[in-house]
Amino acid sequence: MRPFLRKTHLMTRLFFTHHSFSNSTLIIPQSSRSFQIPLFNIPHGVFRPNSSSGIRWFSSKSRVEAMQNLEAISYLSQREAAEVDEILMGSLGFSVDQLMELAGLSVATSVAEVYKASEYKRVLVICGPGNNGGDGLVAARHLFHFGYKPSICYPKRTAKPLYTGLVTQLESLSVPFLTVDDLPLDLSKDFDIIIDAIFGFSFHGAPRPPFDDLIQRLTSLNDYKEANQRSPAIVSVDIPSGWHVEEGDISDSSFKPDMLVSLTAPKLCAKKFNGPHHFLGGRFVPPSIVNKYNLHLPPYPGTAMCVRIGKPPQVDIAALRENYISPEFLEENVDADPIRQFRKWFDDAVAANLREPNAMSLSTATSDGKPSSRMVLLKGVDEDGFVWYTNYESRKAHDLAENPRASLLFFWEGLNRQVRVEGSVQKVSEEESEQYFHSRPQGSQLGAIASPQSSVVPGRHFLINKYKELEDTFSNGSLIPKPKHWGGYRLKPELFEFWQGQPSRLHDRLFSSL
Ligand SMILES: NC(=O)C1=CN([C@@H]2O[C@H](COP(=O)(O)OP(=O)(O)OC[C@H]3O[C@@H](n4cnc5c(N)ncnc54)[C@H](OP(=O)(O)O)[C@@H]3O)[C@@H](O)[C@H]2O)[C@@H](O)CC1
Ligand SMILES: Cc1cc2nc3c(=O)[nH]c(=O)nc-3n(C[C@H](O)[C@H](O)[C@H](O)COP(=O)(O)O)c2cc1C
Ligand SMILES: Cc1ncc(COP(=O)(O)O)c(C=O)c1O
Ligand SMILES: [K+]
Repeated sequence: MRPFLRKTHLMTRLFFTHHSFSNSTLIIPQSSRSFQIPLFNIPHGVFRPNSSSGIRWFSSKSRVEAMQNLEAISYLSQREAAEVDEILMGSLGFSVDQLMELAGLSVATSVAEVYKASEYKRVLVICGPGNNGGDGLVAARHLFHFGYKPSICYPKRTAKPLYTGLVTQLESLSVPFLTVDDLPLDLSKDFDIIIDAIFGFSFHGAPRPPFDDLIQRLTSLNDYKEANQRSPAIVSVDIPSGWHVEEGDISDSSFKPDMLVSLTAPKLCAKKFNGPHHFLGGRFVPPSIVNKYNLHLPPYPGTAMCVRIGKPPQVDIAALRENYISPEFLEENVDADPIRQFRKWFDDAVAANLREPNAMSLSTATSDGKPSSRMVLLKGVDEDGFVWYTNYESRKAHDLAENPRASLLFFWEGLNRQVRVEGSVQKVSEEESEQYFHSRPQGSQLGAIASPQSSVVPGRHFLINKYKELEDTFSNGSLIPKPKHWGGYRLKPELFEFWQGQPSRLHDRLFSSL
């Protein structure tokens, strides 16, 4: 296998003249050593200058960090967990209600990240007598509002107002409460998810009735898993109930949850958890606790209430699929003017708060038909066509010079929608490019100058150094000139296809050729 080369955004003559990857004696006019960089990151476009610290990653940094920090997690002993509890609710001024609300919300959001309500609707929450059970009651309420259909089994109720209030809230939502006797002995058919909120970190000894029986019913579900038969996913809150809080499933005879949601920080037994989904919740740990217990915890991404920890799940790629459920999209619903129809769907994508709704795949081809695709950002659309900006010496630009036709593809995943647009392409006027170039953030303007798009460069330092030089040059606020080789393209559409996903792959596809 060849080593990775670092390309940027401009295709050099070298590349264009087909001294390409297919040629084993690739001649590159720089030291060959500098090309042995086993990297995948993209030199420009994913970072933005930051006035104080140079480069700031622009992509979802904390999620990436969280994925990379999997090794560094720390675990609490049973005593430490109880101490943290006391400190939070003592000197740090939290109430148990607050912590339980946040813990239960973390559990519900973790469940929703892995098990979609459309497929895993029927949830049984089994609640124990302590705070772990309380977390389960809170999670059930949030899951109801997320579109799940929870039922509760709460055989040993606590008479405190916090718990009676949680029960009343669920009853007001008509969430059914089932007794142990109401539950089938075989839990495999009636539920898609079972949330184990029986015991948390204060569990000790062997489970007493009626929880011993409930834990046994969960354990029986292992047989279905071993036989590869469908059975409910088991989600344990903080501790898999019946497991020793520090040693795990000592007798190796209890159930093995599919998902564990550790709260505050994982307890020692979580080291023995081998299931596919380990999440951390309880986004309330202040620095004083982190420092006192020397906690290494991954950052929560964005505003999330939970973060995946542990190994990434092993997925069966062939089994990954969505069943699209959308309103019908019929001939009578489509606007006769495809550009207006596009605008309508684009507005829907914006209203749905989708990330980068203007990101589109642009496919071009050489004159002898070699296709290539990449993402670009739509920067304008009207009767004249679809506009994007790029480097006129890039690979796509070379393709368009010899074959001025292209296809655009938008995929708005959150709306089950796809739009294809095909047509001929022209450069926009210099004035239009000038105007757009100067509307961009200063960093993007400098980036466009610094980055010889699509060419091979010696390393990231090459781009950073060029960028820094340019930053110095223009630090006095003078106008940054648009490079000659940077500008826009406009695709004049000839064909549109509007696609809306439907169940069983019977999608709606309406197309229009102009
Ligand atoms: N920062 C935090 O700390 C946060 C903590 N939070 C949550 O609190 C959980 C800890 O809650 P917790 O302390 O109330 O204990 P928990 O484990 O639910 O149950 C104790 C009950 O079980 C009983 N019991 C014990 N052993 C038993 C047995 N063998 N067989 C039968 N029963 C047995 C015991 O009865 P006892 O033995 O005392 O008679 C008592 O009634 C924690 O894991 C997390 O989920 C979050 O809400 C917010 C942030
Ligand atoms: C979401 C997204 C948006 C992008 N937008 C643009 C863009 O508007 N213009 C551009 O030149 N490159 C953009 N890029 C980078 C291109 O995908 C590509 O790496 C670059 O243009 C070089 O492509 P080429 O070598 O095929 O010409 C974007 C990348 C992503 C992931
Ligand atoms: C290389 C490159 N050029 C241009 C753009 C479009 O950026 P802007 O919105 O600043 O015009 C992007 C966006 O990702 C990009 O990666
Ligand atoms: K539990």
